Amino acid sequence: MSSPVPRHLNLVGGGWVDGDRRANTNPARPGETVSEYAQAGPETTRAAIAAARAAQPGWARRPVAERMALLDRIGTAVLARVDELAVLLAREEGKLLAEARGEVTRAGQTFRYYAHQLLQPAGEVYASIRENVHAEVRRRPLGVVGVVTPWNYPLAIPAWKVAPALAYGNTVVLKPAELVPASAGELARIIVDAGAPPGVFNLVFGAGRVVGEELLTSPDVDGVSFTGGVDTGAHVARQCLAHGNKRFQLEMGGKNPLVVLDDADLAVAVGCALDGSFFSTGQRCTASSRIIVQAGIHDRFVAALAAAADALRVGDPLDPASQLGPVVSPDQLARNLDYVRIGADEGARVVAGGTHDPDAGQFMRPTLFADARSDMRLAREEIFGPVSCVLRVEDLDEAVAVANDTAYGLSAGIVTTSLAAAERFKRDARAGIVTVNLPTAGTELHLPFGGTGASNHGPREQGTYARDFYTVPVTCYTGW
Ligand SMILES: NC(=O)C1=CN([C@@H]2O[C@H](COP(=O)(O)OP(=O)(O)OC[C@H]3O[C@@H](n4cnc5c(N)ncnc54)[C@H](OP(=O)(O)O)[C@@H]3O)[C@@H](O)[C@H]2O)C=CC1
Ligand SMILES: O=C(O)CCC(=O)C(=O)O
Repeated sequence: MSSPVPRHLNLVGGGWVDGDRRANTNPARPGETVSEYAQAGPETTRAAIAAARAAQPGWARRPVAERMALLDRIGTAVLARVDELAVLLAREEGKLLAEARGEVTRAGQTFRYYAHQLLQPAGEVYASIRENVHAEVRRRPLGVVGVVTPWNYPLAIPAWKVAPALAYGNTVVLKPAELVPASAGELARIIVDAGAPPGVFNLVFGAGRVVGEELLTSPDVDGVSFTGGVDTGAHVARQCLAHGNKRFQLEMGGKNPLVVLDDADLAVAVGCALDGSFFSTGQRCTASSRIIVQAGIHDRFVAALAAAADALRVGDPLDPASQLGPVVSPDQLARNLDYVRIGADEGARVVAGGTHDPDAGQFMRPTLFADARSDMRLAREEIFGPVSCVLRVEDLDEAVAVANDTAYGLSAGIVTTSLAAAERFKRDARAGIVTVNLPTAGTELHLPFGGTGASNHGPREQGTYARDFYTVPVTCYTGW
C-alpha cells in the first residue's frame, strides 16, 4: 500500500487554513505527486499579515531566554529529522540526497546559531560630547517581515531569513516559491510544534503575483526580505518604495566568473569548475557560469573539464550513484535549452553535452561551451542551469577585466598557485564573495552572504550581518 501524500496548509495566527489544493510534483518523476498544498489567496494572506502584526509587540517583549529556547528547539527538531526532510527536499526540488542532507543540516544549524547570537551585545555605548549626557545605540525589531524565497534552496534560504527575523523580535509571513511548498510546510509544522506563539510565524502558499504581492503592498508589513531573480527583485523594490517606503533586502542572480591561471593545479581547477558549474544542476546563484582561462593552460583545461562533465552520472536524486539531478521544471529546462541554442548561434563551440534527448524528461546533460566571448548573451545572462562557458584570456589583467565585465557581482573565484595573483584578485574582483582555489559556490552560515551590482540590494544576509536588516538602530541620549 502506498503511503498517503503529505498535505500542507497555510499557517495563519497559529491555525491551519485550507484553500484551493494544488499538487507538488517530483522533477525526477513528473507524474509523481510529492505533496499537496493549499493556496492562500489575498484574503488568507491579509489574515496572516494581521496575525503577524498583532503578535509582534508581545513577541518582541518576550525575554531573550524564551526566544533563544524557541530557536534552539526549532534547530534541534530540524536536525533530528535530517534524513526524512532530505528525502522530501530531494523529491520536490531534485537535489541529490547528499546535497539535500547538507541543506537540511545547515537549516537546523542556522536556527541554533541565531539562538546563540541573542547572547551577543545588543547595542553600543558612546562617549557624549556634552556634559552629563549618556549616549547609546539600541536595536529595535523591524516589525512584521515578509519573507519571499526561491525554489533552489527550499529549506536553507527560508531558514537564514526566518531565524534572524524571529531572533531579533520580528514576526514573519513566509511565502515560499510555488515549486517547493513541502519543505516550507514541514518547517512551519516544526516551528508550531516547537511552541511558537500564534502569529509569530505565518506561512502562505500561492503565486508570487497574488500572495507575494499582498506582502509587498500591505501597510502592515514593515520590511521584505527577498531572494530570487533580478526582474522580480526590481518589482519588489518598486512596490516596497511605493507602499509605505518599506525596508527591503534583495538577493538576486549572478553570472559568476572562475578564473584559471597558467600556474593553476589542473586537477584543482577542473574540480572547482565542475562543482561550480554543474553541481546542484547549475541551479545556484553562486554557480560558475563563466570560466576565464589563461592561454597556456586553456586547451588542457578545456579537454579535462569536458571529459569530467561527460563522465558525470545524471540520474534520480535518490539514487546514491547519481551525480547530477534533474532540472527543476519544464520551464527551466526550456530556458536552459534556449541558451544552448543561443550559445551555438553566437559562435561558441560545444565541447560537452549540448543535445537533449526528449525521452530524458527533465534530466539534462551538463553542457560546456569553449570559444565564448564576453559580449555573447551566453556569457552575460544568467541561465540557472547546467550550462557553462570558457573564455580565453592572455594574462591576469585581462582575466580581471573579463571577470568584472558583468552587471552582476555575487561570487568570483580564482585558481592559482600564486599568492600575489590571489591577493590581487581578492582586491580587484567586483563581487561580494571571492574564493581562491575553491568553487564559487558553497558558503558558510556564519559569514555574510551577498553581492554587488545587480546581484544585491540592501544589507548582507547571514552571520552577524543579518541583524542590520532585521533591526532598526535607535540612538538614545539621556541627560542626568
Ligand atoms: N543571490 C541569491 O542569494 C540567490 C538568488 N537566486 C535567484 O533566484 C532565481 C530563481 O528562483 P525563482 O524562484 O525562479 O525566482 P523568482 O524571482 O521567479 O521568484 C522568487 C520568489 O518571488 C516570488 N514572486 C514572483 N513574483 C512576485 C511578485 N510579483 N511579488 C512577490 N513575489 C513574487 C516567487 O513566487 P512564485 O514561486 O509564485 O513564482 C518566488 O517565491 C534565479 O534568478 C537566482 O539567481 C536564487 C538563490 C539564491
Ligand atoms: O552555497 C550556498 O551557500 C547557497 C548559496 C545560494 O543561495 C545559491 O548559490 O543559490
